[in-house]
Amino acid sequence: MAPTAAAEQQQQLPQARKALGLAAHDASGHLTPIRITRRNTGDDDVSIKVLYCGICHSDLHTIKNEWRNSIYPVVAGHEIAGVVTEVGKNVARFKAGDNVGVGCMVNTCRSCESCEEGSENYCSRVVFTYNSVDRDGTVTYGGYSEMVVVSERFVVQFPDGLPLDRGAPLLCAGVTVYVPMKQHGLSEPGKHVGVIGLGGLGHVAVKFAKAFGMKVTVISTSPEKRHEAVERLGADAFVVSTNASDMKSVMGTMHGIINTACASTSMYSYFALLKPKGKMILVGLPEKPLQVPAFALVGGGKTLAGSCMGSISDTQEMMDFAAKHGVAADVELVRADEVNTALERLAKGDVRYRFVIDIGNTLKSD
Ligand SMILES: NC(=O)C1=CN([C@@H]2O[C@H](COP(=O)(O)OP(=O)(O)OC[C@H]3O[C@@H](n4cnc5c(N)ncnc54)[C@H](OP(=O)(O)O)[C@@H]3O)[C@@H](O)[C@H]2O)C=CC1
Ligand SMILES: O=C/C=C/c1ccc(O)c(O)c1
Ligand SMILES: [Zn+2]
Ligand SMILES: [Zn+2]
Repeated sequence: MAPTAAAEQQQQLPQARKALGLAAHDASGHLTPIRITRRNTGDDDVSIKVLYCGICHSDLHTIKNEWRNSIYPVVAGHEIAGVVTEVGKNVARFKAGDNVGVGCMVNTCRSCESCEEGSENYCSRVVFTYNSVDRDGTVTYGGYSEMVVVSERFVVQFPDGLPLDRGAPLLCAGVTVYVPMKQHGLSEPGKHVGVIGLGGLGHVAVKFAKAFGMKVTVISTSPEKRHEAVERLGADAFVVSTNASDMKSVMGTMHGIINTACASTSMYSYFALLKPKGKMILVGLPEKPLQVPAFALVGGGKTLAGSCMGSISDTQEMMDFAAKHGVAADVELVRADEVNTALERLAKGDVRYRFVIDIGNTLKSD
């Protein structure tokens, strides 16, 4: 079935219920309340009352159509923490009352090589939590809404001890930085990792790196973040990317860099920070292409790699690790009616370090 318009989609779900959400209707970046339709709880489904939802920069890219793929109305949100209200008859892992999380994806083909090997985040038919066409032809709506209905296999348990508001951002930001650090040998004690961009992803990368026992240097465009990066987040060093002497002081010292920048920059000076054979892992998804001079990469035998989200088992592993090691996001909790101000502030880089919408207490119809 082809993607359907919102009104048509609502008529096509015979077993469905209404839920309140917050939607972008165009690229202005402004959200307004919307009534959306959620399917009834299927045999393999978990219905979840959303309590908290983080605001990822990908939400903003999509709300503003910066990736040129937005399907309006967009109900964003893929850092969803909530409580189970109902489960289908085949669901074994969850029951009503469980605290659970949903991240960036809600469906896959379940049969391709990536799905078979447990890398379903790289399924070519992955269905993202919002702004995606699901296998039944409906467009997905995310966690800026009262409730979600998700197939059991895309739901993770919220471990005891991890607060739901500060844990919600881990469901995207957390797993997105945790996985490449593990995969590329950047989780070994004593190694030196750089983190470009001290935002939602970046500040969690610093926390995971410290939990792994690594040396961490933040590479930032914002000198005013220096104090808190070192004193509160535990970074070992902080350099300003536009300050030549700062950059020179850490040149050739890093085994790897996790690049979380949400906007495009010249990569030349960043590659100089890597040791020979060092790895630059891109997770940021700027609207505009990156500039990568060949000499910056080839000379030192350096690697440029990308990484996208994480699998569901990666996500559960990361949540359990976070609970065990006391890793959680630093959040600014906002009311649903403050979401537009939060989006404006995120666009300016004015957030310490993740906005989380208090959906459970504040998303109400007038
Ligand atoms: N690969 C994946 O699976 C995922 C990708 N993403 C993408 O990662 C990116 C970051 O997301 P998120 O952390 O939520 O965003 P934030 O806005 O919270 O943080 C991004 C940070 O990038 C830095 N930055 C901003 N502009 C520039 C610039 N011109 N040059 C260098 N650095 C810059 C800033 O840090 P500072 O002030 O320290 O310079 C800013 O805080 C987004 O593009 C998002 O879409 C997000 C989740 C998953
Ligand atoms: O915030 C997470 C977004 C991940 C993402 C990765 C790739 C892609 O094409 C997207 O639309 C989103
Ligand atoms: Zn995200
Ligand atoms: Zn697949």
